[in-house]
Amino acid sequence: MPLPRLILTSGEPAGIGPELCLAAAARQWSCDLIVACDQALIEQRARQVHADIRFAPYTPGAARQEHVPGTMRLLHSPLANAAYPGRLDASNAHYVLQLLDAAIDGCSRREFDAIVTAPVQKSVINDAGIAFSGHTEYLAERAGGAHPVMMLATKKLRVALATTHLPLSTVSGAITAELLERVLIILDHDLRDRFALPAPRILVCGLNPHAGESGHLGREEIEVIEPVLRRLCKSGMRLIGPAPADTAFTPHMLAQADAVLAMYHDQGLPVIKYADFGAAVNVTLGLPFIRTSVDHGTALDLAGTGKADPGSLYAAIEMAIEMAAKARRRQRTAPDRTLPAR
Ligand SMILES: NC(=O)c1ccc[n+]([C@@H]2O[C@H](COP(=O)([O-])OP(=O)(O)OC[C@H]3O[C@@H](n4cnc5c(N)ncnc54)[C@H](O)[C@@H]3O)[C@@H](O)[C@H]2O)c1
Ligand SMILES: N[C@H](C(=O)O)[C@H](O)COP(=O)(O)O
Repeated sequence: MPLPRLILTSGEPAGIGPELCLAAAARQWSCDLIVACDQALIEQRARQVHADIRFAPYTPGAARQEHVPGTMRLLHSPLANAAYPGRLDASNAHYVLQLLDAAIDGCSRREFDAIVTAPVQKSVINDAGIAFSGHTEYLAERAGGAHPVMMLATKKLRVALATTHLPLSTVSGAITAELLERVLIILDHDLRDRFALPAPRILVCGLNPHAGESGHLGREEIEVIEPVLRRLCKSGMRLIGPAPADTAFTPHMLAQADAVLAMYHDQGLPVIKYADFGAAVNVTLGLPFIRTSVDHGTALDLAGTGKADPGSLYAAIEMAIEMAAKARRRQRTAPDRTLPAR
């Protein structure tokens, strides 16, 4: 079976992404690992953090080769301006998207089997006048309008989100029956398909305190969530809820579920980040390609120090390799979903 080839985007040039890529390059991986970054930037960061890495240019079409620890196959993408650790510069925002575009285009050509992303600074991309709320939404849009589902996963816990990067004031209006049904169908499908769970059990949180307290603390549970769960359970899905979110993550409740669906970002993610920050993987479900990422941000305060913990990036690479290998095995029997042309 051909070796999986991953593209690792190095993210915000002023953040910890480039040095995490260097840490990853130092290790053994059973894949062909290509890093997308500006060459001068990664060489300069290597000097700063004393990383002894040999760089080799990667050109599209090159033969696959197993990653050699201590080397980096580099897909050079030029910065607009020199970047310095901890110093954001909006003129480099297009560069960050350029890295993602190269990764997506490579997936659509089947040159790469998976994308792994180092963190980006969403605010500086917006400061450059580009509407951008996250990789999740950007990748979905570039994948022809796929509906993305964000899930953070550790070995013990999987937390998916019904809504992603939305202001809290808009969350209630966004949770419609149509949205919830779509998210649950994608989550159920990808837990089977990508996580080898033949009959996944999904614990669905309510939106309001105490799941609405029988309608006295909000009616979204009664009017939207419960009818969707009833309908999908009848079609064979194994759904529990809506559960009060404050106790959904207790051991007794988690023992009944393979994944939890939280209604919004800060209902679900603080739990998994509290439990296992630095070891969780952010995986985007519902895309026609594999994408995993870290569970943390750009950590501008640590950039250039070499002190950032690479654990989440390692876990993201491992998960991408497993998923890519599985997808390759499946492709031998059925064609995978394809990306629309750009
Ligand atoms: N995958 C992504 O692209 C991603 C994920 C989360 C946040 N972000 C973005 O990152 C930016 C900064 O976000 P933030 O400040 O809320 O979160 P952050 O994760 O960058 O930092 C929060 C705290 O955690 C520490 N930290 C983060 N990563 C670490 C690591 N690998 N090792 C050790 N300590 C680490 C930081 O030093 C800081 O003290 C924002 O623009 C946010 O949107 C991007
Ligand atoms: N919501 C993610 C987190 O808090 O870890 C993070 O912002 C990354 O999102 P994208 O993968 O969409 O950039």
